[in-house]
Amino acid sequence: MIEISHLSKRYHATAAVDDATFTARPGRVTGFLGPNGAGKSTTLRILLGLSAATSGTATIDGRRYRDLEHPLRTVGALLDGAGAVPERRAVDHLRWVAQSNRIPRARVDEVLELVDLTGARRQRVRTFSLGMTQRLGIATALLGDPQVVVLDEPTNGLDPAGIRWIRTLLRDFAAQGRTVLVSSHQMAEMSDTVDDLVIIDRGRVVVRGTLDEVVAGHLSLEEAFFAALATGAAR
Ligand SMILES: Nc1ncnc2c1ncn2[C@@H]1O[C@H](COP(=O)(O)OP(=O)(O)OP(=O)(O)O)[C@@H](O)[C@H]1O
Repeated sequence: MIEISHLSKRYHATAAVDDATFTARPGRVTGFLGPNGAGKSTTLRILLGLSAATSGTATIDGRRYRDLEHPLRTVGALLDGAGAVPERRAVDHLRWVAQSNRIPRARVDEVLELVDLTGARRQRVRTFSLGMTQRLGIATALLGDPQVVVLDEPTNGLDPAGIRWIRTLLRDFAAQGRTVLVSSHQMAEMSDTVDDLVIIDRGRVVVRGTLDEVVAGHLSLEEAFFAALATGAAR
């Protein structure tokens, strides 16, 4: 379970995140939606211990990231790309991450299979397509078999087959009882993927609820999204 409570982050005059409160629950895919610059990445970076909050808390199973005993076994994250050295072979990248986190080497082959990269395991990361790079990033996130998965815009730049693959993967994780938090600004793919939604705009959470609750009274998620932004802006 992910809990964000009264979280704020200021960069000088900018309130990147402003008193945000929401949860992402086990067994559900929670979509974290908002326009460019809304504060999605900032929130996720604080959750993952990469940035400090100005105030409020962001916890995973009740603990801050930096207090987790085995971070990679608790939460798997995909932020910008795979985070791998371009000259490295995919399998070596995964082995290195596994070793530095005391994860058994056999798990590397499992995650390669899971993301359909077994055939490309000896390829250098710099030769990977965008879709393959995303898959490698997801494989890295899954090395520790975490119960909580956080992905920042995983479908950016992917073709329809790649988007569909990620959607199926996220649904499978939720079906296994994992907590999945995924950010995006693409409405159509979100409406096919998520159970719950949090919409953020200019740092403030403007809507949260189940997909049905959020869409109720609107023609589509996109309509609901723009209505939420307009209501939030009027406050
Ligand atoms: N390191 C930083 N220094 C100053 N301002 C920042 C910094 N990081 C983010 N911001 C500002 O905070 C706000 C929120 O940015 P953030 O990247 O969290 O948005 P986002 O919702 O992830 O956007 P996008 O969808 O474009 O990735 C923006 O106004 C951004 O310019």
